[in-house]
Amino acid sequence: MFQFQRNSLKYRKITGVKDYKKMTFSPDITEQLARARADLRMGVPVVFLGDAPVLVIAAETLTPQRLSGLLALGGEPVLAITARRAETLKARAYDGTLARVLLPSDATTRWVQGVADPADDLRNPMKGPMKCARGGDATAHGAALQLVKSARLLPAAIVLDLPNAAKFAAEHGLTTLLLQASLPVLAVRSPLHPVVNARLPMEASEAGRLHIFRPDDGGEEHYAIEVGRPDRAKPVLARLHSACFTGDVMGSLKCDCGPQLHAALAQMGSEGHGVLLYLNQEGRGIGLANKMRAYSLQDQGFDTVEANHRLGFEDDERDFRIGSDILKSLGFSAVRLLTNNPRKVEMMEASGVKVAERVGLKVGENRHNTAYLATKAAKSGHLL
Ligand SMILES: Nc1nc2c(ncn2[C@@H]2O[C@H](COP(=O)(O)OP(=O)(O)OP(=O)(O)O)[C@@H](O)[C@H]2O)c(=O)[nH]1
Ligand SMILES: [Zn+2]
Repeated sequence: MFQFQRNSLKYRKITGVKDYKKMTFSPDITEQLARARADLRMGVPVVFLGDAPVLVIAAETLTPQRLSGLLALGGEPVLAITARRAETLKARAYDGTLARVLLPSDATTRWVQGVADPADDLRNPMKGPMKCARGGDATAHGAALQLVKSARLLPAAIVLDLPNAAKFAAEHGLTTLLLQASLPVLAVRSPLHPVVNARLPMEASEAGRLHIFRPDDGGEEHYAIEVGRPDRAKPVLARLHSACFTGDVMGSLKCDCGPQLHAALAQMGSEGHGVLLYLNQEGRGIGLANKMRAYSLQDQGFDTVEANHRLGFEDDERDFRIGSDILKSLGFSAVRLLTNNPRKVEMMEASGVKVAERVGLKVGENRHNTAYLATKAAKSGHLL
């Protein structure tokens, strides 16, 4: 029960409200964007308001009903895809990092999903020729792509200019977002807050403690497993481990994640202290569904990097600064980093955590992952 004086320091501290008279129950732009992600995942359109308002629908979750409704609105809907996906489709990315493919007037969900999803590229290579929009402002299209990506969907979204967007959104109960307010929020990572920590005796060390960190933007929580009580004044043995459900939990032989996770914990256990960050960046930041799409492409003969590109992603969509934020919040400023990935070292240093030493972590090679590890060395700069 709230017993604090309204506007008292304690009340404001607990609620985060700066001035209760200005307090509002309405969601702020970060919260609205989180709602928009949930809407897009379910196939519900969202609206960007601004000088040139648009309606946005994720390609992956598009239904035939919504597509025919959208085509009935008239105008010139486009399918925004990343330049990576456009490269495979031989579509022209006039806007630098993205292309705006014009939707044919008789477009079907199959057509839209065929452009967005490379699953059938080999069976059905001629998807074009595709006409792409040129000129005009593609800011909303870029924001739409960022939004569907952060919703862990395929990076493709239908965007339609909608002059009467505010009225349309109100009539249909759609989430509206101010484009100019959304851009800076989409461009930064949300701050992480410690939620709780508790003792966790583990096989690798009985002196374990699990810390939970939660972002403000409704995104994934991340974890830190502290082993022993590391001296904050010295570089701590640390591992930034990205979630791999298949490797960590199922013992998949397609990668080296499971053995790396267990070897890192074992080393921390034997040294008596360390910190393992378990970052929920499944599939190098594209989510498990998209990683499985990438696996399916790998079964068609593409390597791990090519598969990501064909899907429209960069090779690695992770932001390791999440790791440095957590380390700093736990009081660490220097690490002995267990990794073979020089990008992790660079990103740590760039975000203010000193890497006193890189400690190699080579375990778990087998006949199923030799080619995968070789590709990471050849194309992503991993050290052998
Ligand atoms: N997209 C994609 N992700 C993959 C694939 N195989 C493994 N992953 C993901 O790659 C990540 C592996 O992360 P890490 O082991 O932390 O990182 P790393 O870049 O290999 O670097 P180090 O292990 O520290 O040397 C996990 O998120 C896995 O889910 C793949 O074929 N495609
Ligand atoms: Zn893995």
